[in-house]
Amino acid sequence: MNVRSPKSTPPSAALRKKSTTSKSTPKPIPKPTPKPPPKPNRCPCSPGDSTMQIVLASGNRGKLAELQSTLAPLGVELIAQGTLGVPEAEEPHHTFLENALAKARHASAHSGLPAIADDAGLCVDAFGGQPGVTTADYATRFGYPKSDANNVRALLEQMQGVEDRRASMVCTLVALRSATDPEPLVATGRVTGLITRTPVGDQGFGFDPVMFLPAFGKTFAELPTDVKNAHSHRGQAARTMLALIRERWLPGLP
Ligand SMILES: O=P(O)(O)OP(=O)(O)OP(=O)(O)OC[C@H]1O[C@@H](n2cnc3c(O)ncnc32)[C@H](O)[C@@H]1O
Ligand SMILES: [Mg+2]
Repeated sequence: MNVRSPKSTPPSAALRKKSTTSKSTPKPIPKPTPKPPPKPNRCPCSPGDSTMQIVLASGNRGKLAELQSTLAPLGVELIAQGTLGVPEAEEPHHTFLENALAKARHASAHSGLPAIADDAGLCVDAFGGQPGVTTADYATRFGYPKSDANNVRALLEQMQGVEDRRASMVCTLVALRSATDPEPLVATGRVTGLITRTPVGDQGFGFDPVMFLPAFGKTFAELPTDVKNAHSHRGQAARTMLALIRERWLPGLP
């Protein structure tokens, strides 16, 4: 292409040449294409996307089912971390809050999405609140492989002869917009019951078959999921979290 330097072609000459060309071959002026209206942005965490995605920082299917059900009214897409290839996080801390924060950060860092994590556990009065944050590995302390059934078996063995059967299930939820979010949303729930002497019921997961709720005269494992959710530690925390997310992350939406 022959490009003339500005020095050799004065601006006036260039303009004249251009106007001559346009007279001989008139070109239609293209109409500007109207831009589509911007999609409503439901969350500052996912600009331009109308459905907010949140990674659920848990590998526990029972928790996922309960949280997905209770948080459904948010209208966000909750994606289990496993489906995004996020590996399990370390849970090295002494409190549910710190472990939930660690899990949420880990999932958000790996996925690039906002995250919700759940750290839960059983706190037995006669054991000074143990096993607490180590509940998931309880069975392994006594030489059993890690599983829900072995956790229940170990607990019942350790509580043989213990008359004070009071215990609480606790749940701490943490939500982060990003791995470095300086303002995590935190919600907790707690329910108190009595540890049975044998497992009863086949619903739920974890310690549900031995968590007896005097108000119902049943264990959690005898209650349908919606009834458990309406009264459980996780259900309480999830409803509080739902309100927090609406207020802080989705302001102005119904
Ligand atoms: O850490 P993630 O991946 O979320 O899954 P996890 O099963 O390891 O969960 P936690 O670390 O919070 O450990 C909680 C333990 O308490 C049990 N648990 C949690 N919620 C429960 C519930 O609603 N009913 C009965 N047991 C529960 C659960 O089975 C675990 O053994
Ligand atoms: Mg865990």
